Amino acid sequence: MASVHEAEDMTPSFFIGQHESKRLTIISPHVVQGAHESGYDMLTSPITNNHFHSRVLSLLSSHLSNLYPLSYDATGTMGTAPNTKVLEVPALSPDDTPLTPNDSISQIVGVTSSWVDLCSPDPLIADISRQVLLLEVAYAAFCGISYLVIPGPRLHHGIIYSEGVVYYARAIQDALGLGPFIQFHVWLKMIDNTELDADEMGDLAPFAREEYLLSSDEQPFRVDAYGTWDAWDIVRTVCRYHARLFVALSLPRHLPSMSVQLRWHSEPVHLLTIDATSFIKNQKGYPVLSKTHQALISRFMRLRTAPWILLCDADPIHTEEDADNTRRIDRPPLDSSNYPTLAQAAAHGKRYHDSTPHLSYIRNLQHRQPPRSPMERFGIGYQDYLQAPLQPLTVNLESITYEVFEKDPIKYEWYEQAIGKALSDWLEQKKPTSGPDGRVVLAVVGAGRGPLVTRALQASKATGVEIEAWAVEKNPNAFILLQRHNQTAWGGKVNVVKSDMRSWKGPRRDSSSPTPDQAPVGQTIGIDGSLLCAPSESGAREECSSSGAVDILVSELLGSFGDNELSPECLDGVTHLLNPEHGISIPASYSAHLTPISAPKLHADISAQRSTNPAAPETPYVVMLHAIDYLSTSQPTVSISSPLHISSSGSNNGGSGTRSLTSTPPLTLEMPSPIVQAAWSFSHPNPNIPIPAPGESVVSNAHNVRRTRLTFPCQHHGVCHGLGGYFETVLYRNIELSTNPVTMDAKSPGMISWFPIYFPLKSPLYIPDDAEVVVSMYRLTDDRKVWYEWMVEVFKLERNSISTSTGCSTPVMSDARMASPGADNGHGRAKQSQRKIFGHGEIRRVRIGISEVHSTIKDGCLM
Ligand SMILES: C[S@@+](CC[C@H](N)C(=O)[O-])C[C@H]1O[C@@H](n2cnc3c(N)ncnc32)[C@H](O)[C@@H]1O
Repeated sequence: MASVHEAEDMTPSFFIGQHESKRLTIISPHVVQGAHESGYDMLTSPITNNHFHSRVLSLLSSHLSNLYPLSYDATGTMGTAPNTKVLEVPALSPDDTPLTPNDSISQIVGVTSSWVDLCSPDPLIADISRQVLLLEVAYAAFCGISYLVIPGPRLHHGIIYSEGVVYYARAIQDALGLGPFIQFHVWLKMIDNTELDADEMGDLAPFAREEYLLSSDEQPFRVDAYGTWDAWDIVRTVCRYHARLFVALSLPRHLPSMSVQLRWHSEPVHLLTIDATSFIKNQKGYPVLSKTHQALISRFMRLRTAPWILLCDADPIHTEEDADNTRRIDRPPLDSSNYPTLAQAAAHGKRYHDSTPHLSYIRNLQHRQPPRSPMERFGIGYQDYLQAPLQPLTVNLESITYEVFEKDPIKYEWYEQAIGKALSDWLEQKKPTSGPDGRVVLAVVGAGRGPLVTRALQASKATGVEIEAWAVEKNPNAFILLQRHNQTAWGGKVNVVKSDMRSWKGPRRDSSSPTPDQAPVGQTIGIDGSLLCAPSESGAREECSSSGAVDILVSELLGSFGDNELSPECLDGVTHLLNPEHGISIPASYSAHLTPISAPKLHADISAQRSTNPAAPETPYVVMLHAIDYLSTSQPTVSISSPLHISSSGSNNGGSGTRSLTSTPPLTLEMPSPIVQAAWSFSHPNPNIPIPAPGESVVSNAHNVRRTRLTFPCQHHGVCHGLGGYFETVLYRNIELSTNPVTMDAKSPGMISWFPIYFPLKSPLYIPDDAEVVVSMYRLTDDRKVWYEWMVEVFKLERNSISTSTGCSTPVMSDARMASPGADNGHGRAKQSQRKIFGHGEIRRVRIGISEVHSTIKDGCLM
């Protein structure tokens, strides 16, 4: 975590490189030094040069002139020998490459040749391209290059579209094996737009033989907003989400829709490339980026692994001769020991006029990035970092874990308000108390280190309603601290009990025992075992004649999915102590919420763990979801005021979205809002707790079983890697906490205690356009433990002829139910759209994918 602390207070720093598509300069250490002096952090270099290119072209032409005409063989296939007679590209010669291993190699990003066509329908061209790529990768690996950029697959060959991407993917898979220390970046445009593609002189693609191309009068022109993402999806799927495979994303002059931008935001983009042509000129004639570009860069720079920026064909760097002159005048010869660090090189600054205005602009943008918000500082290092959920019931928490909870600026404040309101209501409604002296009896169960006890005392003071305070905690170590707080901070006013709340007898009413006011300050009156109820022989809970009732029961036993730390089971065990007529539980209720997400990075991390931990893909993880894309969204309606705002508010409360992180100038961006639905809920006190049957030692927990089946409309195609899980809780009346991205900013903005939970899928599921994702989820129990099961189905929705076109901006819905019965999921808008679409005609639902049933039964939470 060292790097986390270092980075904590900084604004995001940009690592900027320079790329020239027709670079002729050999990138020597002096050229790299010149680039540093200009303010660049790295440079690209081609792996091979024009000499090599010409050699391959002449080889190809002579090979093609010697080939037999193509013919179909006996089985009707084409493209097998002798039609694809092998052409072997000979090994590189010294004249073929500008690269030499040297001290500056670590500052160089290698770029493989863009003139190849790995996707060519002509097997000869595809094979030569593959050989060229692998020769280049092998030599780059030999030279010690750590970062390679590989131009993305060519998607169009006349009217053939995207057919060869699998060949491209297969070649990348081979390349990953050849360069085991290289990070590979597939260089992709944000969208597929044939208008922006042009053949360059010497490209291999036009050499594809006509026999392999389909002739047609059709116009091949097309714009596909997700076309390049689709290609990426194929590549990374074939390469099994390889940990060294990344995206280099080229930003066009006009950015695509926010949905497309957010899709790329969820992918492992490690390079953002910006061509000089993507800049516009400001009034003074300086190159600048549009506001939407600025916003996109800001969002990316907030990622855990912020991408580097590559300025392409923008500002030239010093040439070799310039650098030589510099060396002759005032520089010692360079070797690895006196090579400047990046910081030194950058600090040296520029001596002349601004010869790098694009770079200066990006540096300026860097300095204008707002500092990290408290929320960001807290979350730094945790973004997309998988953690096993806590099990505070079976494992005793460490003090440091409590300390992290206690840093939350909202949770305790809201609890204090809820307790204050409950106390005021008690007074106002003149309800009888359970305290023998008329005080309201308030117990914090699961008190931890006592922050809620402190808040309860403050609420009592603020409202003037006196309380008899009890703190019950089963963690023996936290109990020590509770006793100390009672001595030092609470003036001995609190009755501190070390007990599992489920076996606590309740406030002691034995006249012979001291009341807290009689006890010496700091004395703990509830520590002895006599206060614990043991089940009687009959199995029924023993009557605790010396115990009183509790008026207000305060607890915080919630996990990231609400009930996953067994709050229902724990509170069931203490509910019998609650004042039967007027008793209040804070929280009064909580609900679990879900949405399907695309989370390629999490999928890759979990897949990597699979060999050592087979249970990894069936474990729900606590994770600060960041590089994810919501697959089910309501379409843009919301104007937001921050470029870092990742998701926006839902319809039901008017709140803003999940990650409102900065205070940069207002921008009107249209953000899709995730559709997050309630799976189930629990209320306390629960009137349905069964009475143990005579002679039964185990009380049935069947009333805490839950089951749901939720339908999520998905407008755009994508890949579902798992489910994002959240909770909402009503503490008291209108005081609520929420981690649901749709409601969190309205209900408890800035709350940091809980990250979402992630339920992974073992195998990702492809979702087509206009589809429905149906999630079935269970909370199950065998009366000893609780576990979850989940599965996902994908349906393609097909309209009949009388349906409207697909151009609508509202997700299509079948007649499938959106929410489990009784769950107020707050998605009236989505339901409305369902009805609206239905008015237009029949929709046929075709199941096209189904996941396994995932289960945590082996690692269930012990009750
Ligand atoms: C999430 S922590 C909350 C601690 C504290 N109330 C706070 O808000 O900072 C939950 C606490 O409940 C305690 N706990 C969980 N189950 C319990 C049980 N059945 N009986 C007593 N304490 C329990 C845990 O040891 C832990 O201290």
